[in-house]
This record gives sequence, C-alpha cells and structure tokens, in this order.
Amino acid sequence: MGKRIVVALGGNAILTDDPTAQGQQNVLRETAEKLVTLVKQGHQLVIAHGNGPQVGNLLNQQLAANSEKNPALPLDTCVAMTQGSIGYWVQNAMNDILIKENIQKQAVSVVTQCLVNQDDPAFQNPSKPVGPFLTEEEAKAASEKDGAHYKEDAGRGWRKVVPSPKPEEILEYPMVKNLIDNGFITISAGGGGIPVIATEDGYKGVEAVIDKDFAAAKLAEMLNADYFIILTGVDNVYINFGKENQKKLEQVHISELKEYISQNQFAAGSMLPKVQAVIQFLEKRPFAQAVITSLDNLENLLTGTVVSNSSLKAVNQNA
Ligand SMILES: Nc1ncnc2c1ncn2[C@@H]1O[C@H](COP(=O)(O)OP(=O)(O)O)[C@@H](O)[C@H]1O
Ligand SMILES: NC(=O)OP(=O)(O)O
Repeated sequence: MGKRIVVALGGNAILTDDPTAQGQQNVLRETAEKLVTLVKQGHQLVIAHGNGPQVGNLLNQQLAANSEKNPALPLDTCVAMTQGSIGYWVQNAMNDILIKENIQKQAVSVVTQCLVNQDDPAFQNPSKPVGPFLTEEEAKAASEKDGAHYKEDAGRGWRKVVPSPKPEEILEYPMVKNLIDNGFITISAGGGGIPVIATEDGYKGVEAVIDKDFAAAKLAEMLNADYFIILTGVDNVYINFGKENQKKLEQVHISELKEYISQNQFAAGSMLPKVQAVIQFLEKRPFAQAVITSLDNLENLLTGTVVSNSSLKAVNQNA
C-alpha cells in the first residue's frame, strides 16, 4: 500500500553550478523525474524545499537596488518571493513529467506561513547561512557594506547568516492536508515557510529564514507521514566527516544520533539541523522512519542513512 512521504529538497536538488532561472529549472526537471518514481510506486508525495541560496541572492539584489522609489523589500517578503518562484518551478517540472508519463495526478504549490515565537533566542543569534559562498575577505568587505553577519559554513566558504527561529505551527496545514487527501501532490513549507508572529492585528512577517528541514519535519509530524526523507548533497550522514577516519551511518537509532550530537559530529547550519529535524519527527512519530540521503540515491533509499526510533531497535541496542 502506498505510504505518505514528506520529502525535503536540499540546495543541489534546485541549484548546482548555473544560478540562472533556466539553470535552476533544468536541475529541477531532473529532480522531478526522480520524485515521480515515488508517485509511480503509488505513494502520496508531499514536497518541501529549501531557498537558502535564492533568498540570500534576492536579498542582495534588494540591497543593491534600494532607493526611495524602489525600496528593498524585507526578508519575510523575500522568503515569500522565493517560495513562490521555486514553487512555480517545482510545480511545472512535476506536472510536465506527470503529463508525459500519463499519470493522472497534479502538483500544486501552497503559499505557506510558519508561526514562530518572537522570543525565540534565534533572533539574537543569526545562524542560518543564505546566499552565495564568499571568501573570508569578501565576507568582511560585504559585512562592512551591509552590516549583516557572515560566518564560515561547514568548510565550504563564508556566507551571510540570518536569524532562524523554530517553526511552531504551519498555518496553511488544513489546506495542505485537504489537498493531499484529495490526491494532489503538494509543494508546501518552501524555504521553511514564511516566518510570522501572531499579533493583536493579525499575523506579521519577521526578518528570518526558517530552516526547511525543521519546517518539513513539522509538516511530516502534522501529516502523520510514514516516511520523512531529507535529500541533500551526500548519500549518507558521516561521523568524523571529512577526516581520514570518516564513517558513514547506515541504520541508526535516534539515541545514537543524540550521542553524536553531543560529540559535535555534525556541522551547524548544514548537517546538524537535518539530524535534529529527523530526531524531532521520530520523537513524535516513533513508528515512522526517516532517511537522509542524496537525490541520486532515491532509488536505493535504504542504503542512505535510515533513522528509526523503534523500541525494538532500542532493545537490540541495549542487548
Ligand atoms: N557529518 C556530516 N555528514 C555528512 N555531510 C556533512 C556532515 N557535516 C557537514 N556535511 C555537509 O553538509 C551538506 C548538507 O548541508 P547543506 O548543503 O547545507 O544542505 P542542503 O542540501 O539542505 O542545502 C552535505 O552535502 C555535506 O557537504
Ligand atoms: N530555508 C532553508 O533551510 O533553505 P536551504 O535548505 O536551501 O538552506
């Protein structure tokens, strides 16, 4: 029987070496071809996606063009814009392939807002990398110019960092659920969802970018997903990553992952939030499974890092 699967698409499922709109749409076409395999197998597919590179680039464009007549738009609006543009690309890529393959299904993207807490400590500690990778010198020069924070990102270069509060609720959840129950493939919580706080005058956007892995985990939890799959740039999560003694994780229990977190095995802003997101999901849905792997490995999913929270595994571990 078909399973309910929430897939979170990472950066390289959207953008590889060509950041033009056409370049990103070309990458997404290949991504969609792989995702349609899950639909052909009879599964219910729910797609979430990142926007880190795109929202940072858009923010830079806003700042570069900022003038009285053409003012820079705030970060929540940039999240909405990139959620919309990437959602449009994913939706069309999926639908073109569904038509080509004669599959009677349609994909639709939903503008999704996530409620965050205005007292979340993340607002005081910008940590989410966005936009292009820079050298240390370029980052220093950029920081002097725009006053933003820049940090080194998991050995890959320097990037602008912005606050990244945790998503507490997905406001459009009832509509997403309705669409899924009616057979639509939904694209939602894109870019982590547009971050909003609740005020007496209604929801109000805030300057932040929510981590899409946490937003996707929340969505997977709310939808009672059977599988939560995070597709990223590596087939497996590693301990001692990048060192001579690196070791890939295959079947792993959340208790082991918590131990590795306490040993600082996962880089903040890249692998750490993914590992935390699957733990968060499996704590709420202990009989479900989570997988962290690459898009290319989607057909061999179970050779990726498969995470569980089943008591059976815990008993075996303690035996
Ligand atoms: N312990 C680790 N195991 C595997 N990959 C890691 C680890 N620590 C950091 N990484 C890096 O993190 C990357 C995934 O993070 P990132 O590229 O930010 O995610 P996304 O795919 O969502 O854009 C991997 O491709 C890898 O280069
Ligand atoms: N919003 C977000 O987490 O995007 P990336 O996964 O692209 O960094």
